[in-house]
Amino acid sequence: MPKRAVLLVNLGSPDSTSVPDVRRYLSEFLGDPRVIDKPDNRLLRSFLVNQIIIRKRVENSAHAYSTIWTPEGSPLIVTSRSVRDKLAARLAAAAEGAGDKNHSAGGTTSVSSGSERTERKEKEERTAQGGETPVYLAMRYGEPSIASVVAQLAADGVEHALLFPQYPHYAMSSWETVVAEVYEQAARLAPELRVDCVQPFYNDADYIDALVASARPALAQPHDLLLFSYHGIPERHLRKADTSRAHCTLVRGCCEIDSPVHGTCYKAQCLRTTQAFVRRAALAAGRYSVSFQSRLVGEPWLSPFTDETLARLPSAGVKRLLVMSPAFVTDCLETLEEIAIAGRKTFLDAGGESYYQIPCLNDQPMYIDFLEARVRRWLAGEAPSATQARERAALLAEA
Ligand SMILES: C=CC1=C(C)c2cc3[nH]c(cc4nc(cc5[nH]c(cc1n2)c(C)c5CCC(=O)O)C(CCC(=O)O)=C4C)c(C)c3C=C
Ligand SMILES: [Fe+2]
Ligand SMILES: [Fe+2]
Repeated sequence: MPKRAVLLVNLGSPDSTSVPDVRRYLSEFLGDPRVIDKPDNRLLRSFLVNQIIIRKRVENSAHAYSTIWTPEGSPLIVTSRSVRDKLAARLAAAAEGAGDKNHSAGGTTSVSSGSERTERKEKEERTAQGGETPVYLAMRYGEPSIASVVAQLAADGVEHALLFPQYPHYAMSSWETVVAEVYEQAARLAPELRVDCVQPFYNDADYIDALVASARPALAQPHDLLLFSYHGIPERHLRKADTSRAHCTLVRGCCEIDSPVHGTCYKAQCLRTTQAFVRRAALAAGRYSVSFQSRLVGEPWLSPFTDETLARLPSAGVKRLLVMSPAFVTDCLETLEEIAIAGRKTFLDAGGESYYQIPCLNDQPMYIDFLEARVRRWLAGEAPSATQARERAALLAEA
């Protein structure tokens, strides 16, 4: 049996909230041609990113990060590490035949003695790196970089890895850039490594179940509306990802019409997540709405915009609001600052009375359940897209 491992990849954060660290991070992030892809000329694009966009926003960004930073660092990274450790503990416990999810998930619900807890913690620290199916964590931007973690996989003798991008939806600027970078670095640093990849899971029944379970306590409270706020992207990116060049944004109501091109349509996938959630939670029509947060200027981005929606809802009679952001599996700057701080203020200043934000799935047991189930299926032989690193990198380079 080849040595197997799981590789979780999330977006990443700056090393600290200092302006130089935030500038370096934003330069790597926004310098990715799958994130900012215009103008075509590389030098002009670099000028736009570094001299215009970053220069204008770096102070504000650093301040925004300082409002959410924890003593352990960026929430996105701290939570991602916890997800890695909990998943590793589950897989190690399963391998030992322990089968007790609560215990192996880090004792979130079990009561145990101090020495048992210490023993378990030591075991979890080992299993994140050294269990039968170890779990690795990399960040697309910042640290730990994909290159360093792929090199570690090779050094540890891993022969077959499951890449699990921590994005439910396809976007060139999220899921695709992670996959491309992993295959590129694997081709360079670990050419014999076989890498399978989990596809966007926006519609996966277990993921929807996890989302609904996480929202149940909030849904049981009195409220007028549940707002699904997804991260925005430029509308142009929908057309760019549409291989037919004739559907996305070009056909009226394109996202409502089933089409094979929705395999790479971010907006259609966000709307499918919403529909599946609404069906599973039995939400009535008129009790939910969709909007898109975070945008840059210069071209049309997906709309309606979350900030404008929050300012408008109270005058439309929505006084008690629930908000959730299913495009993020991990709470991050975009949820902890933009939605929890700025969004709350916008809504309450406009006449709203109560505002409750449903946390992301984070390291909650239902999310670890979802990840574990997916990994177990792979370990049992399901290969979502079993492709050699070199072949896949060549395919992406051609695209
Ligand atoms: C959910 C997936 C994401 C997509 C799609 C996405 C597209 C996208 N983002 C920007 C610009 C910025 N995003 C920023 C933060 C940020 N974005 C995501 C996720 C997606 N982005 C996350 C998880 C985060 C938070 C990271 C963290 O450390 O907590 C930022 C930085 C913050 C700021 O300065 O406001 C920018 C800038 C573009 C241009 C884009 C698609 C083209
Ligand atoms: Fe973003
Ligand atoms: Fe579409």
